[in-house]
Amino acid sequence: MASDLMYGGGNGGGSGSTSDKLDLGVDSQDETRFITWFRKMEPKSDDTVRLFDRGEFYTAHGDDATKVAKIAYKTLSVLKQLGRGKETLPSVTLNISMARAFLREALTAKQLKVEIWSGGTSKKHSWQIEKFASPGNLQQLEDLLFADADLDTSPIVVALRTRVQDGVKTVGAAFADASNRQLGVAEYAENDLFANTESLLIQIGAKECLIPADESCTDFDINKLKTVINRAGCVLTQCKRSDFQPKAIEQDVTRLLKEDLQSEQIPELNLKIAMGSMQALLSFLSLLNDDTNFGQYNIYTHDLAQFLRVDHPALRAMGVFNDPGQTGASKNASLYGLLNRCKTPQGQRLLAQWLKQPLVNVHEIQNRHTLVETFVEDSASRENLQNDFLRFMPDLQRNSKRFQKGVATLEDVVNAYQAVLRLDGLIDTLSQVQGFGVIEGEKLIQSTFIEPLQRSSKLLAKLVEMVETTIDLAELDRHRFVIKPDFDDRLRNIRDSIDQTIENLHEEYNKVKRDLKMDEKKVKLEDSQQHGYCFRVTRNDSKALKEKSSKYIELGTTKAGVWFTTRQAKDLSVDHIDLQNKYSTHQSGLVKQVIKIAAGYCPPLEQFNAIIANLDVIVSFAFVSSHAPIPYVRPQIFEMGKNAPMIVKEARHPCLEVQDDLNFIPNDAEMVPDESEFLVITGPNMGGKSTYIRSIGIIALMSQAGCFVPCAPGAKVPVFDAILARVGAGDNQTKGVSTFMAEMLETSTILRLATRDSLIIIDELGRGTSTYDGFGLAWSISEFIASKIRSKCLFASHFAEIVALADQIKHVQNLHCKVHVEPRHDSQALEKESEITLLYKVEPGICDRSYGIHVAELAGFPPSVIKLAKRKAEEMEDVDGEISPLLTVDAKTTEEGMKIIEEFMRAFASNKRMRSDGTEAESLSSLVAEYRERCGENAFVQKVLESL
Ligand SMILES: Nc1ncnc2c1ncn2[C@@H]1O[C@H](COP(=O)(O)OP(=O)(O)OP(=O)(O)O)[C@@H](O)[C@H]1O
Repeated sequence: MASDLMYGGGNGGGSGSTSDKLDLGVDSQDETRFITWFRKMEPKSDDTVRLFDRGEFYTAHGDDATKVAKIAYKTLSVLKQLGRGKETLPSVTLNISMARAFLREALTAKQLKVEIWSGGTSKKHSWQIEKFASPGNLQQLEDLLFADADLDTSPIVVALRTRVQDGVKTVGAAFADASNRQLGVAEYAENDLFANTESLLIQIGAKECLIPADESCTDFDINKLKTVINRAGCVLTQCKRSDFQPKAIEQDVTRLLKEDLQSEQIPELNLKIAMGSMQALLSFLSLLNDDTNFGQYNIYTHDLAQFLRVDHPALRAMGVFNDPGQTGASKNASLYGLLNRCKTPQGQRLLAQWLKQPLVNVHEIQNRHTLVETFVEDSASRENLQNDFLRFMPDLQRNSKRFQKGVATLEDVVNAYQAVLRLDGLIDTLSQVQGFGVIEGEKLIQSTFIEPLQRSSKLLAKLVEMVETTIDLAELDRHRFVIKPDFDDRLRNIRDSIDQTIENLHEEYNKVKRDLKMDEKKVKLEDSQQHGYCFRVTRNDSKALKEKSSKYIELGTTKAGVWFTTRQAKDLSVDHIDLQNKYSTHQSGLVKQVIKIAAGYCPPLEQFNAIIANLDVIVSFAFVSSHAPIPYVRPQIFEMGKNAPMIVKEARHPCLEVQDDLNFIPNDAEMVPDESEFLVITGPNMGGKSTYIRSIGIIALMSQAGCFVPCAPGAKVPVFDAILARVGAGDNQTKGVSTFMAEMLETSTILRLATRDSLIIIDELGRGTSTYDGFGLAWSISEFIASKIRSKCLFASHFAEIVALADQIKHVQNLHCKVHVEPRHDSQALEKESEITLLYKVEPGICDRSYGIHVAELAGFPPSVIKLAKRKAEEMEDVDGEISPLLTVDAKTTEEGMKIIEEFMRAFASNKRMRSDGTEAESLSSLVAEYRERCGENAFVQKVLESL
């Protein structure tokens, strides 16, 4: 009911029926008081949700109630009204487990911030913010969030500060992964498009970004920075500028670090701009307010150049991760989902990191390939490892966090112990892995896994000993974590009494069986959580109890049956509970000691955990590579800077080929320097152009992440320094100057970043604007890349005219998506109508344009696709009908025009709008006017500038 969502008064009172009313157990005056107080609360940002902690449950009110209902319950029907008459407030309640589910989804998928208010009641409005969490700062809610589930990625928050000195722009970044206790810093020169910052945000997988609230330096366009932050899917949080002033930062960082170092031994402290960001970060995360953080952190400098640079459009085009907030997508919809056959949460986190940070060092990549190959060959060991070891490994990182926070229990100690117990078996299994001819395979298994595990085993042997002498392992079967009775005389006595009580209970049980004439299958003795030790029969058999009602006391009935006891058993059960409690109280001092000793083993446990994570991802790569519809292959890779070719035969899109309803057609790609380094792919709509170019990008990324790749044996893949993409505006984008300029600007980022070692993916450039301008843009960009930058480039376009580029530049090759055309002969066919089948085969040469015009109309696609095809067809006709002036100009004019446009693009893209004489243009129009004048009669430039 929509009216139920309105505030009281809006629907004429509308408190709805009694079932729609939220009952907080207070009188109406108190309800009204709460509503009045709530409405006067400080305003908050739209992306913040306020929850009220009411002890057993939480509530949310007003607009937040709607948000919470949608996220937690996926329906608005759960909304209730608080108050009566005009003064009503839409509200929703969450029990503890729903609140947990809500918080996880709100903070991780929906990128919301949450405030938890507590300390008040509906009577007394002494509510205070008790906890606050945002996507990059989950610390205060960690216990609630992770009580029963793991998070597959770490919440990472980054603070950014900019500085311009002598015309050089520098960004200082500091970031923290509080769950892994890592601090990172980076300081780098930046261009005005914040391209390096974008790479950093992607590589570290930042979830939240802090910037100074009033960063309004004229040389830096803060809006561009905000766009980049937004594009990378980060939540933006603005902090006070003063937060970014380094105060006692050296001392603060030194206190947090694990190693006892002098400040001069920490090179990161010399990055002065980054240290300003670090100051803001530490105060945002309140790391120094919690002394359990001291001596727990590592710090490192993140070097952007160590990893493949993947820009955000490329990440999206290749579908590496699902978009934040995208729920319900199938597991295989993203590359991460497809490759994630990890058995441990630590493995899953590492996989996400590897996909964000593909390697560029050829030896490191080769090592990963060799390990994967070894596990592809030895499938038996792989299965053993997954099923007998990895599956049982707890997340020791989280475990050790609990130790560090002082909330660990004996259960955590036992968890760590049980993981360590598997260590020797794990080493044995790894020692039996067969290389089956994989050169260096066994050797690498030895150095990457076995030797480090042996070191862990040695370091952790004493932990095993300690647990075995102190913890009562026999009690684990009953899920009890207690200290061994032999450890202490008093404990021994209590334990003897417990054993005696249990023996007496069994005697009583035997009596009950005899009395009821039932065997142990029919009547059971159980230790129930609710009733303590008692008996149970099925509901059918419970008649027997009624007949002897004087002897038996019924405790309750559930689906499982009827619980009952006798006077004697009841007393024994009470004794048993008392004795257990005594045991717990008496052992508590010892428990503390055991936990304290176990906490000392956190560093080797964390090292062990890291080896497990590494093994888990490698084995997962091997599993996916072997189980793909056609097994993946190990690519031959080439060092960067060697101008090596990329040759892949029968390449597939890994996520599409596993779709049930799709018969994937593999395709070849040959990008050979000086011959075919630039591939132009034309073809009808829906013909498979995008899929083709994205598959090639994904193959390059998978290879550099260390995985095998979906193509035929013999694949040659160079190591790229970057995968950059420009993917055309969606069809629902409004056409116009802004889109055109946005395309120009984004594309100019690529032009500036790309090197000869980069892979560029361009899909439907110029789609967001009219045909003429779009084509002009597509042409100038491709010409620039092919002749100047010389990156490897895959360029898919619906502009058939673009194929002429191959006539001008010898290493540009044309490919097209093939279709099969069959004239229609049935009676309803109009003249010249034909049946078109899309073959998804990419072949050398040019596409016959006439296919493109008919394809979507004739191929029986859904109406939406037909509409799209019609629009495209009209665009094509436009080009034919009016004859684009861009095509009538001679080559020289085009060439000159290109140069001017290219210059214009650069001038425009640079924030200063520099004129050719070095002065700054006052506005875009004055810049355009200047270029118009400069180009004289050049029809190409006139046409492009006309659109502005
Ligand atoms: N190699 C292939 N094998 C099988 N099906 C394919 C193949 N390539 C593409 N398809 C199917 O065709 C659909 C459209 O492909 P794609 O988006 O790559 O076409 P396109 O030529 O880029 O289209 P448009 O020009 O309209 O953007 C895909 O979603 C997929 O279902």
